[in-house]
Amino acid sequence: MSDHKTDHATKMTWVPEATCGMARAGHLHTRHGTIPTPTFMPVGTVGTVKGMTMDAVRSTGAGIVLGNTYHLMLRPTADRVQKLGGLHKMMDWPGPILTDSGGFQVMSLGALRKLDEDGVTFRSHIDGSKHRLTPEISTDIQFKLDATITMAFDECPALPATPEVLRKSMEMSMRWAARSREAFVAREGYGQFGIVQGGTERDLREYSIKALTDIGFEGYAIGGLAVGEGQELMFSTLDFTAPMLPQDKARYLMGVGTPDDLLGAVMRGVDMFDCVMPSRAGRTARAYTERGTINLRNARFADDTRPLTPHDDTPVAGRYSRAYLHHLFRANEMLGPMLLTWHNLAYYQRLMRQIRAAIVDGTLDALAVKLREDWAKGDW
Ligand SMILES: CCNc1nc2cc3[nH]c(NC)nc3cc2c(=O)[nH]1
Repeated sequence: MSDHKTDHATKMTWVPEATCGMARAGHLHTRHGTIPTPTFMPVGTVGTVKGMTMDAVRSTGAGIVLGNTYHLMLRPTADRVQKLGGLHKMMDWPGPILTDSGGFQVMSLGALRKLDEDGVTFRSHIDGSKHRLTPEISTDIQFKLDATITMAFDECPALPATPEVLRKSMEMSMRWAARSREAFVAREGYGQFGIVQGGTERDLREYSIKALTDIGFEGYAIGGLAVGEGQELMFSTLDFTAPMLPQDKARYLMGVGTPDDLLGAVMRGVDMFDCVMPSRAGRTARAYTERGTINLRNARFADDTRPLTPHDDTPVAGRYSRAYLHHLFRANEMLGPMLLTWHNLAYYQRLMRQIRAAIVDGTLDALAVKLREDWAKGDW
């Protein structure tokens, strides 16, 4: 095993196909298949996209899903997932899977945690048991999960934070990135992404990118954003961060976002996204449509015989009325959250396909105007 570091470099590659302004369309080639980018990754927190069978996820056009190390290490544990053949086999998803490295969720979920140079000690939010995550432990857990894309172990500082706090946190994350890379087992078609930190500070982001590209990763994530800074500051940070990343590697903006966030971030050079919004909204009766979002629990839908959207190519809109969905939620039937999660994920995938097609034919600016106009119009 000791020579795994000298193995031929992993052959996970991102290949550009077209650009339109700063936006890029390309393909991510992995051990578990090739996916078109820009791409939106449904979040499969504990080895399931909540309320969805993987056939339903596949039907939306999703190419890659995300799993959470923090949750899976607590339950069912990485060893059990490994015994079950890894996440692909366990959840019947042969396509690429990206797993996060756990740090972010520990900071936002785990009770009582102690952070030190070596890593973080925390108690499980499930049963209070004590656990430890370090760059090495996180990377090993993701290996056991058989993640196609392994994320470096980092710290995401809460905003607002002073430049000094951001610098110290980023520098520690860069030391952790080197340890994560050292612990990564290179395999054909597998990859590991470094995570750029530095808050909204240009000099810190530049330092972080240099540190990560000196180490060398198969892709680069932009961390430390979508933590309450607001869209304007997120976009202004992307304006100078994305162009400093390698042109020939995939760029992944973590935890983003609304349809408007996705559009704006793609136009600033981002290729990959993950966000709980469409699935979480689906569980709370909130539907995403071309005219913005609507809440199906609202009484105004009780007799609304129309479909969710006129585009009945989603698995739901073409079959069920708003009145039926309203009824399901009022009756607290499990089919309500299932259908609306399905619809929302299908809407996000269709949006990404529309954006990608516009990059390829050079009409992204016109599409952006049309999308924003429609989102602002409000429900039909
Ligand atoms: C892979 C784990 N590391 C890691 N995850 C993140 C997840 C996020 N999710 C959001 N908004 C919902 N911002 C994020 C930042 C990070 C970040 O800076 N690092």
